[in-house]
Amino acid sequence: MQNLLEIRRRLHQIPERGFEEWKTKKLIEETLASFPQQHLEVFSWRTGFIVKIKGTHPTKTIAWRTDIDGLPIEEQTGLSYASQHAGFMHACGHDVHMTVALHLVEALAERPAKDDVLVYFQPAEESPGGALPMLSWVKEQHPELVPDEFYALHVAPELPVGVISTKPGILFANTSELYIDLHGKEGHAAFPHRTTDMSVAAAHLLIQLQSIVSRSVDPLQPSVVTIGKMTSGTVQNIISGHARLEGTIRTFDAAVMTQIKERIEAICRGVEAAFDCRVAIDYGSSYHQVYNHHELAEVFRDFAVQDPDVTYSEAKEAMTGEDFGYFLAGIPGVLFWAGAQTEYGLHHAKMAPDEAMLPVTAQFVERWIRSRAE
Ligand SMILES: CC(=O)N[C@@H](CCC[C@H](N)C(=O)O)C(=O)O
Repeated sequence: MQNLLEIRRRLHQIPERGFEEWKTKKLIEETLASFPQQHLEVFSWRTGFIVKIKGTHPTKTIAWRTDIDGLPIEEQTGLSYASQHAGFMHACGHDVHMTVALHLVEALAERPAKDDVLVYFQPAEESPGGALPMLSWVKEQHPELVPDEFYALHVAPELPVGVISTKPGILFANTSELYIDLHGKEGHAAFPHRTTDMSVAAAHLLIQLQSIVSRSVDPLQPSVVTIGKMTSGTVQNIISGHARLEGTIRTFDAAVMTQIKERIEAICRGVEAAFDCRVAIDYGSSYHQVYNHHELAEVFRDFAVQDPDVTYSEAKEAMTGEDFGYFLAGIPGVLFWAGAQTEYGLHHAKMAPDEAMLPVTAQFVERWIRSRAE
């Protein structure tokens, strides 16, 4: 393989939307083709695939997962190797995740472990979620590719390079996307009485949604309702007949997710009555919480604490979402953070992981997976 830096930069330049990662898939395939092939077997699924690296004397199967999609964000890092896809960026570190996964495949292709290792290249983590359909396909078509243990990492901008961080039990939240369309009656700006203004209705709805976490949910239950995008209207002198709110809901408790959705529906019915309009709710895709296996997370912690090249730090739960949670719902394993030391957080247009994390993290992952597959 070219060095880690080079492959990561090439991946960084071609971020693609979930389930449209064709260039990414081609580049990964080309890279895989440069590895020794003797122990490799590749199973293709949509824009992703699973690489099996056959072990020398397998008795179990250990899996590693990387996500491969980018985000609809216009990159503002100013890097020489910035995204070449206008409006798309690897702002969640999936280029780093893929590079680490490729290093793992290469290392095992050259010197296989005792057990079989699977590396999942999973599409569409950001949206609409590739883990659940990929897992269904595996269970139906290739049950032999359901591993005994499953691991993955996520870059952590706020942690220094070399820091590895996780915890047993819940790590990331349950999520549900949220799309709300408000349909009213468009008309001339000078004749508001002949219209039903969806900008005003959407503004009221946005404020009322903020009362759910602050006034309906038990304050001891962590939850988030975020509207990240709000659009309405066409031009300055036409009253808007359509507005749209796009957001996400996060909870640790599945019952709280249900409660929040019930409140959203009630508030929307109220807005319909108050503003004489029709409000349609779509929950898009939802992700299962990331729940680390207690025993394996402790084994992982002991391993990382004793590894001289990394520093272990116990994580706190976060309201982040990750569809890796679907894999961990049925297969024991661990998701952990890997320090990327950058000023800007995940999903920021200037998020630029310190590339010094690449060798440190890739080699740590190789050591960890070998330790589980020996
Ligand atoms: C690690 C990370 O940032 N993950 C995303 C997952 C998105 C889930 C879904 N599309 C949603 O918005 O609910 C995150 O935003 O936490």
